[in-house]
Amino acid sequence: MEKISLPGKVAVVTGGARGIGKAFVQRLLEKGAKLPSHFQVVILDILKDEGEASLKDLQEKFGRDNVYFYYCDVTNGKLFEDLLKSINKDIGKLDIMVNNAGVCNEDDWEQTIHINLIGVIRGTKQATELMRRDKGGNGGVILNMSSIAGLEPFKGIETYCATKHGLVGFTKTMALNSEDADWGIRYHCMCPVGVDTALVHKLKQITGQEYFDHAVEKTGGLLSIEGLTEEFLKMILYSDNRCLAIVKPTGVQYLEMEKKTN
Ligand SMILES: NC(=O)C1=CN([C@@H]2O[C@H](COP(=O)(O)OP(=O)(O)OC[C@H]3O[C@@H](n4cnc5c(N)ncnc54)[C@H](O)[C@@H]3O)[C@@H](O)[C@H]2O)C=CC1
Ligand SMILES: CCCCC/C=C\C=C\C(=O)C/C=C\C/C=C\CCCC(=O)O
Repeated sequence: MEKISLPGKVAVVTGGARGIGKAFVQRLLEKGAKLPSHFQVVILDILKDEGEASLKDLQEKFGRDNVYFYYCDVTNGKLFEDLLKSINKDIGKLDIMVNNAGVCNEDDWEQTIHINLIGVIRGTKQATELMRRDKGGNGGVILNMSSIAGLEPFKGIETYCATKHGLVGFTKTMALNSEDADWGIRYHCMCPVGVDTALVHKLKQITGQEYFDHAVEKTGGLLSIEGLTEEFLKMILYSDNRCLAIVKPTGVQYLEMEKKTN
């Protein structure tokens, strides 16, 4: 079932300075540390202080040369694309691209679209260019963080829902584009329910306690960050034809990649 040869992989995680992204970075490093040739993971984030603190912490645990942090605002298209190109050039390759950076800010809904949708599309397209086998790359895996809010509506967070729905359509279509082509790239989309972090509880300020509790119950409860991280690792390392994962505390439902019939 192992779909990529494991040692020596190079991964980029946007929004990896804290929260779910940081947990993903740590899990990739833990997995890599058990292999003859470690993983190298690059964190891209706008949070300089949290990025530097995470870098220090992770370098102490996993070695100085295995983890990097660069300031990057994914809405700055040139900076983001140039960083991906220089990581690919300087480290020598890019195998795993995780477009995780996201916000939920209805007061600045245009910025929410820039970060959650345009930023992820840009990261996916640039990583695709660098990974495509038919263009001299080594193939790879691209994982985009959507949400259960990419599959169903939630009161009060309409722009967030729109961006996450957009990522589902975008990632499924990239998977379809890649299906017969000699790109050697897998595309995945994760759609977790609410993850039990301080941030998800902030949603109560938007929706009110009663609706929040109703939404959590309707979606099967809050997910632990550890549970989500294990599913993330499985999807990155082993998944084959499964394009989309709906992750709940009760289990995972996969959507097979659609066949090119239309
Ligand atoms: N927390 C939850 O319950 C769920 C979260 N998600 C998604 O998971 C992802 C991570 O969310 P959390 O870890 O909970 O939130 P978080 O706020 O802890 O992490 C988001 C990260 O993205 C970074 N970021 C924001 N804007 C950026 C920009 N312009 N450029 C670069 N980095 C930027 C932040 O600095 C932060 O480090 C998001 O895409 C979110 O939509 C999906 C389902 C549930
Ligand atoms: C609206 C109530 C939802 C209850 C929980 C169920 C599903 C949650 C799905 C999500 O995707 C969570 C939504 C937002 C994530 C929270 C924080 C990420 C962005 C942080 C920020 O903007 O500061």
